[in-house]
Amino acid sequence: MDRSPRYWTPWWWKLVAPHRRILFLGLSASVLCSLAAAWVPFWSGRAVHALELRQWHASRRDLLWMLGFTLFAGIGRYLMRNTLIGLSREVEKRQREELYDSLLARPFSFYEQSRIGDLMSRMGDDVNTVRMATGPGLMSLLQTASLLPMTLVLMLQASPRLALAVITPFTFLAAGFYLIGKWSHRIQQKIQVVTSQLNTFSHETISGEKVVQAFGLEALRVAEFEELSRTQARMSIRQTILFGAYMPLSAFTAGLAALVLVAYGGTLVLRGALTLGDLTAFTGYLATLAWPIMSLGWSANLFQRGRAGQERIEAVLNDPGAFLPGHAPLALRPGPAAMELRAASHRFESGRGIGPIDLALPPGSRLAVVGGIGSGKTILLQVLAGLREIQEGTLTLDGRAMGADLLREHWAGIGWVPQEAFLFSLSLRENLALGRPGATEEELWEVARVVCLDDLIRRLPMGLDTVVGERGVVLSGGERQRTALARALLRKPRLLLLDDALSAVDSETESRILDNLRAFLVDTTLVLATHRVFVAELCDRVLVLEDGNAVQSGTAQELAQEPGHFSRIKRLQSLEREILGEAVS
Ligand SMILES: Nc1ncnc2c1ncn2[C@@H]1O[C@H](COP(=O)(O)OP(=O)(O)OP(=O)(O)O)[C@@H](O)[C@H]1O
Repeated sequence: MDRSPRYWTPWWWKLVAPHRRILFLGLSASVLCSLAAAWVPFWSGRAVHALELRQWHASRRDLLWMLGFTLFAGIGRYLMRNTLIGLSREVEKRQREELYDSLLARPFSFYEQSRIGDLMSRMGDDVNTVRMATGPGLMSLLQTASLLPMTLVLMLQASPRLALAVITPFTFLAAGFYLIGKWSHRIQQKIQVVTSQLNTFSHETISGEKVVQAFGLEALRVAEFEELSRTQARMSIRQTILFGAYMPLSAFTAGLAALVLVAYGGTLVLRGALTLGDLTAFTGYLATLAWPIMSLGWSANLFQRGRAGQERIEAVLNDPGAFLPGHAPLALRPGPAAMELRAASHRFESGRGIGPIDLALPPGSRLAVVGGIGSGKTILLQVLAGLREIQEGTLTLDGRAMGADLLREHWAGIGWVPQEAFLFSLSLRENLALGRPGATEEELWEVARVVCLDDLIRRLPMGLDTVVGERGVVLSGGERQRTALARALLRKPRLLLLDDALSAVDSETESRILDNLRAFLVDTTLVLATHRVFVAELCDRVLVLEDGNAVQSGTAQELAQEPGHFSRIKRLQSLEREILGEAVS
């Protein structure tokens, strides 16, 4: 049993603790500011008392002290603002980086279960709520915490009876704040979930804007958006109503305290138990305390929001899913990769997927994977790419069992071109260079030639420096696919995985690219998934998948003689080519 003492620490402590030095400076500035501010009413009271006694000289001296303390309070406030707001910016930066690093360290499967809009909302809105809590919220809290005791001491020292009478209304206020804070935290959690749903919805609508317009779905999407928006507005209004109680409650309490001060304090003055100067000082103490106490409600609000935001950020950081292994210096093996799958399978809950499957890929071999729609080609390539873990069986790379320790090495040696080519909104040159930073101009043009993209690039006014827009929007589907292939080729990979990577390219260009590839890929093992028989014929071996199982395997010539999927689509595609040939001639 763990017998170590458990100390309660506020949720934000671990965020500000790494910046203890700045926090200490901020706290010192805050104490300096509060001490000085608390003494201002004291000197004003002394000045009034001196006037009461017609001691002009003493009154002037007290007023000078008052000015000095006011100046100190101003300087302290300036230093406090700069250090504590700076601290919250450090917290924000650190938290964004931590989230970003953690997201980049997550495997493929994590993103299949997450929504981009939601992740973006955690990186944006939630980090912002935490910044507001650890900046303005903490500043206000520290200021109140340092001002309150000093002012109380001065009040108690002037008149304990009046001090207790004036403070009593504030204890009711504290109880009110506690209750409001509790309710508002629950509402805030709901608001942040709805805000993230709104973000996800808008992200999907904007990304799929062409589909929305082409299908005339605008009205439907707007209606759904409005519904979410309405829910968010309803909760935010509820929250505003709750927070709206803070100010009137504080103002009422301050007013009540002022009433007690005038009624009871006035009586004490009339009875001669209190000087007019002390009463003036008490008025000043109340005024000094009023704003920090009223702002307690505001900072409580910021802390509630921040806590809800922090919970959502931690849900991502502490997601129990796996993390990818870290980067370490790699010694890449030379020569083409050898891979082997034995009784390997990866099946989803629905039963779809691949396996159990046996497959040997000797170094330098070329395998075509064919099969109908949904037969498991992509999953097989993802398993070979190390993007998906197998649930049963074994996968080896160069005779070594594939595991977390081999993943980075494997990835450094592969070129993977998925069905949907993804380009960054950079220039063509920068997109290609992602394959191998530091590639020479000649190397860039060589891969452009292999994928038959060199003519197009020469015709572009900005050539290789043409910016391709978000996800490569200024290029056609076929151009995007060829750029993605060129990027993979630039790595001179040990294993090249092409997942229907030229499906948007016409057959003639595809044949030319595959011819070029044959000469280019001397030290590479190739696996390509395709629907086209003539592409498969360029490989040494063909694997036919059906419902995730290997149903046929052999050379293209052998399979063409066997009854089955391959010979059937070969007949259809040959017929199609003949008809197209006749139509052209
Ligand atoms: N993330 C996933 N979750 C659940 N099922 C999936 C997932 N990805 C793929 N599947 C299912 O696994 C099966 C194989 O998918 P896969 O993408 O490998 O097919 P494919 O042979 O590449 O098809 P296509 O030729 O249409 O690209 C499909 O039935 C698909 O619905």
